[in-house]
Amino acid sequence: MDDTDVPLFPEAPAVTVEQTLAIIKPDAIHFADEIVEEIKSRGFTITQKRRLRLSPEQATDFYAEHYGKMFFPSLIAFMHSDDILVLVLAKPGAVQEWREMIGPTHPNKARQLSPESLRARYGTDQTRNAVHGSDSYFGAEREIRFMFPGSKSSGDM
Ligand SMILES: Nc1ncnc2c1ncn2[C@@H]1O[C@H](COP(=O)(O)OP(=O)(O)OP(=O)(O)O)[C@@H](O)[C@H]1O
Repeated sequence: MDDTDVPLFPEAPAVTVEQTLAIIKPDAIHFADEIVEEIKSRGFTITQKRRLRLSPEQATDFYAEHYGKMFFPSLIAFMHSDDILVLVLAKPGAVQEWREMIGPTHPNKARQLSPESLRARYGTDQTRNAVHGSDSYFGAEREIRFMFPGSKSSGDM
């Protein structure tokens, strides 16, 4: 090892930028601008952004893990009912921090446990809950590739 191999800041921890997928759902699409501002104010970088209306087939594929559940037909109808805004958010710990920012699935529970969360403030009921967030690092990779085919994942960054 010669001098050129010595790291300049050997004590600095490795900070890994992580990506997660956020969706502003049809019931909150009219609040998209203010939600995006809040996301930026929390230090997330928005690396990709896309507004679209999901077809029933796309919504079915995206929520395939819930296929067969009682609420599945109303979930698909809801996700197809208007435009959604899809965002890739990047920062260290993005998956967990975005999940904390959106709050529990049911807005009533969110209003009890996490009144500042987005679902507490913008959600209506268990289906119309305003926002989505990937639930894991690998879930985020899958969902980002679904919404942005051909895009780079955190592992590629
Ligand atoms: N019991 C239910 N009744 C009605 N809709 C539901 C129910 N459970 C979940 N949903 C709908 O299906 C979506 C996916 O459910 P999931 O259990 O994955 O919740 P989540 O991970 O908090 O939400 P999301 O995946 O949208 O971030 C929920 O966000 C909600 O819109």
